[in-house]
Amino acid sequence: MAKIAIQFGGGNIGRGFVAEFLHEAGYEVVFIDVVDSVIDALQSNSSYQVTEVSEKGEETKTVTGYRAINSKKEDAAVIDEIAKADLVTCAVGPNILKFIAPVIAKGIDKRTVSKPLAVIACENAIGATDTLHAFIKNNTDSDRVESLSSRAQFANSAIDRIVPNQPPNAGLNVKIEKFYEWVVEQTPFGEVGHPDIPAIHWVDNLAPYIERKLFTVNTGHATAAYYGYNAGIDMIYEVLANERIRAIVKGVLKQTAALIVAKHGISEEEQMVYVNTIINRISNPQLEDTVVRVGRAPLRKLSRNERFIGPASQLAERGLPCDALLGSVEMALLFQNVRGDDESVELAKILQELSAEDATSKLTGLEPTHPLYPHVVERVKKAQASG
Ligand SMILES: NC(=O)c1ccc[n+]([C@@H]2O[C@H](COP(=O)([O-])OP(=O)(O)OC[C@H]3O[C@@H](n4cnc5c(N)ncnc54)[C@H](O)[C@@H]3O)[C@@H](O)[C@H]2O)c1
Ligand SMILES: O=P(O)(O)OC[C@@H](O)[C@@H](O)[C@H](O)[C@H](O)CO
Repeated sequence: MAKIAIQFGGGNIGRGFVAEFLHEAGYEVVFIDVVDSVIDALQSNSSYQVTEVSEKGEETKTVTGYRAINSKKEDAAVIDEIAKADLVTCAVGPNILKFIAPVIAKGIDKRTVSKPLAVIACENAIGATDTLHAFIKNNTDSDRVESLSSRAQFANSAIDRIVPNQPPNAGLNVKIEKFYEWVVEQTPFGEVGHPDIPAIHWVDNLAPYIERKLFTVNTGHATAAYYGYNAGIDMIYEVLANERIRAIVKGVLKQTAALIVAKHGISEEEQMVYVNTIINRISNPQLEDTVVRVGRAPLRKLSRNERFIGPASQLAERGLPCDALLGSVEMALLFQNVRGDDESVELAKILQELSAEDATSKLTGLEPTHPLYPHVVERVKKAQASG
């Protein structure tokens, strides 16, 4: 009997990364989404194609053998699937974890199989599975919380592959970069052992991997997106072709590299090779990624543990330079009222209605006593003055 994986999110990463590798590992994937058009397309097409792009050309793989359920309309069916499944993964965005937790909690609670369910959140966030786990606990009856660990095991992950928004006529097909990295904690699985998924690199300590990824790939990407947006450039590869902004991105990544090297014992040489690889990846014109996608959700990106304030606060605590990162923060603050991005509208409102000090606290969660705080207040004042 095929192993069953329940994948929340039939979007770019759900189809173009997670499902591709789960299918290759022999899982039957059950997609869960809330958007009718996504579910209808998955239910009426028995396969879709993932085209991997690299400098060597393109390679197309076909994903088959999946099912799809709309959790907005059929949550009882989702609960039944989770009760029997081997694995739950998700790629819905960190802010959506609280919405998928209730149905997962009910499915876990209904389990009678002896093997615990493996749960791996595949989001760009530090400790995303821990966050989901906490929401699941909150949605579990108090007398069942203690035994939850016998029914499900939770492992954090770091996930890296650039999947741009796909053209409207692409249907379910996804065009992505060939490069990928999927790193998952193995310790939570204990004696049961981790799921058998060859694409995953299993590690005991995820912190160096997720911080290196978020504070290099995503810090660099977001820096390019916000500088590019404010310079009137649409595509990420065009931003990186601009010598001035490319130098800025490199300068920012030099600062986050200092933190990664100091904190995780990665050598400077190794980190700089990594940085150069990332700059080449995000410069790839074949990916046709937009500044609006990469800059999406600025409130999340400006938050305390995220790609700018996360490294800048730690650098400031160590007395190391973080001025280049503050430049990225200033550019992010100007990503306002972007069509289709609710957080960019909320950002504009916050900057208009609050004092610079209150806006800094609300946006970044920094304590006024933190060494980074006055520097962010300065940037907030500048953004307010130009707004
Ligand atoms: N695209 C990338 O390059 C990339 C790479 C690595 C990690 N990620 C991360 O992966 C996650 C997903 O990103 P994406 O680019 O695939 O976004 P996406 O918008 O393409 O996909 C998200 C999907 O989640 C669905 N969804 C929303 N609410 C839901 C709910 N309550 N239940 C079930 N499904 C729901 C949406 O309908 C959509 O289909 C994010 O955390 C992102 O940071 C993205
Ligand atoms: O997905 P976000 O909004 O956290 O960040 C946007 C991009 O930087 C991101 O999706 C990258 O493409 C991805 O993290 C590459 O692995």
